[in-house]
Amino acid sequence: MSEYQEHLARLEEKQRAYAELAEVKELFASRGWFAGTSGNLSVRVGGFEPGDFQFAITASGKDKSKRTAEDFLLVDQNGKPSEPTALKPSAETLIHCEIYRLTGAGAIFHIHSVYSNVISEWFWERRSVPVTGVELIKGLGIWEEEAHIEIPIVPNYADIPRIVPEITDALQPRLPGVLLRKHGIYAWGKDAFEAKRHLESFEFLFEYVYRWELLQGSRR
Ligand SMILES: CSCCC(=O)C(=O)COP(=O)(O)O
Ligand SMILES: [Zn+2]
Repeated sequence: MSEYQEHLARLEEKQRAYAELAEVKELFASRGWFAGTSGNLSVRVGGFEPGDFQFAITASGKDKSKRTAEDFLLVDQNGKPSEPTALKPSAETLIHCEIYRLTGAGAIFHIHSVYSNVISEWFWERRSVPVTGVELIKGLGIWEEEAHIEIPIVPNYADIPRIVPEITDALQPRLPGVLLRKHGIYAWGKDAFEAKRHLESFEFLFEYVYRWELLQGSRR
């Protein structure tokens, strides 16, 4: 492949990643999952060798319900912009870097929802949200009969680099997500389709657990 052809291929891949992110961003915004500029999304671009990839990520602090020409940028595996830009990558880019490093995911989506926030606090002392036998556990790729999962919860700090080692310690190989206490959910997958399915499944399970806990409480 000539240098020019390589340049065109890279450009095409970047455009594909931006288009995928734009579609998911619009859909999640329509569900109210990006309140107050919260949330961030990324998709891996390029080489799948460890240490040889970039990812497209949402720019920090944007109104994610709006589509503009400045919504995304490319960063390297250390979270630094890989092209000249005035845009700042998400304040939580280092969390994406760590999840890519640990899991080899192709896409990572993060939202703030009321259910994920409330549930993370309700189960904080346990450091995980237990769920058993709910059909949508299959949406996470776990197909056992009466499967039991414990969705990990990590502490939330204003200093993002402090959160990173908490995620390193808490990640479970078979569970494509982690909850940040009173903050939101990170979910990932091999591509944008799978990351979206995982995020939606987690969100369903949080709502289920929230409602179930309320019902149980009203019985006592
Ligand atoms: C206003 S929400 C606080 C920051 C946050 O948690 C978030 O998800 C959005 O930050 P970003 O820099 O990605 O816009
Ligand atoms: Zn956040």
